Amino acid sequence: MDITETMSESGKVEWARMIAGQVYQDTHPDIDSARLRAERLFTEYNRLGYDNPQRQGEILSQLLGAVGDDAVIKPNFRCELGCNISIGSNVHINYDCAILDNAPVTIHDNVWIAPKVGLFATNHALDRDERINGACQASPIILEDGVWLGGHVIVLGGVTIGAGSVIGAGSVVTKDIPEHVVAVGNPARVLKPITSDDKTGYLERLDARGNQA
Ligand SMILES: CC(=O)SCCNC(=O)CCNC(=O)[C@H](O)C(C)(C)COP(=O)(O)OP(=O)(O)OC[C@H]1O[C@@H](n2cnc3c(N)ncnc32)[C@H](O)[C@@H]1OP(=O)(O)O
Repeated sequence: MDITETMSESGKVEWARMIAGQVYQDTHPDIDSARLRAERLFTEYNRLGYDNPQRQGEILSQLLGAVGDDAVIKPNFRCELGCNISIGSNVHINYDCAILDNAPVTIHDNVWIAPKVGLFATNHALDRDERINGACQASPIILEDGVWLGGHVIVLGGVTIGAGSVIGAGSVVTKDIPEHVVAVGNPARVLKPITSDDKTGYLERLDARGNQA
């Protein structure tokens, strides 16, 4: 679905500027309507709790730009617009995640997100007068395959976290993180690479019992 189809000409311009990473009017009525659409959908999603997976799946398909069949998103989940979020398969998003997707937010396969994580793609303007009149600017966020974000992590716009990397609880990620490292802190800095020494023998143990529960 193209969410801009029913927008006014000025709404289409502001939406295009938002997606292109230019300063845009976040308070434009058409962007407000898109926000309200998302709020209605995620409010219903969260209210369903765990009792109606079929309806939850329908809502996620309507709300998000793309979502893998087996993605698990626990309530409460909230987002700005929804349609700019793409979620792969075997993705687990734990309680109370908030995604401000004023730019594309791409969550690749096998990403795990702990409780109370924020992915914030957009900034309000620094200038007070521009800010209180709705000026914003957004940049994409990319979580590559197999990333794990610990609890209370915040990822800012413009950041790519490389495949397999782990971000420690409470970190604020302001710049790109390479593949296969542990990064922690505010601002997040690389703590160490993840190597074969980090293997614990877990998979061999499951294999030995035929991978059965
Ligand atoms: C879907 C779900 O995810 S639900 C599960 C939710 N779980 C979490 O959120 C837990 C997240 N885990 C962490 O933050 C862990 O600390 C990890 C994975 C980042 C690192 O674990 P380890 O490799 O065992 O690191 P270790 O405990 O040895 O710490 C190494 C150093 O980093 C520091 N450190 C570890 N984690 C953090 C952190 N989150 N923030 C700041 N510093 C940290 C330690 O204090 C230590 O510093 P020191 O060398 O000065 O003493």
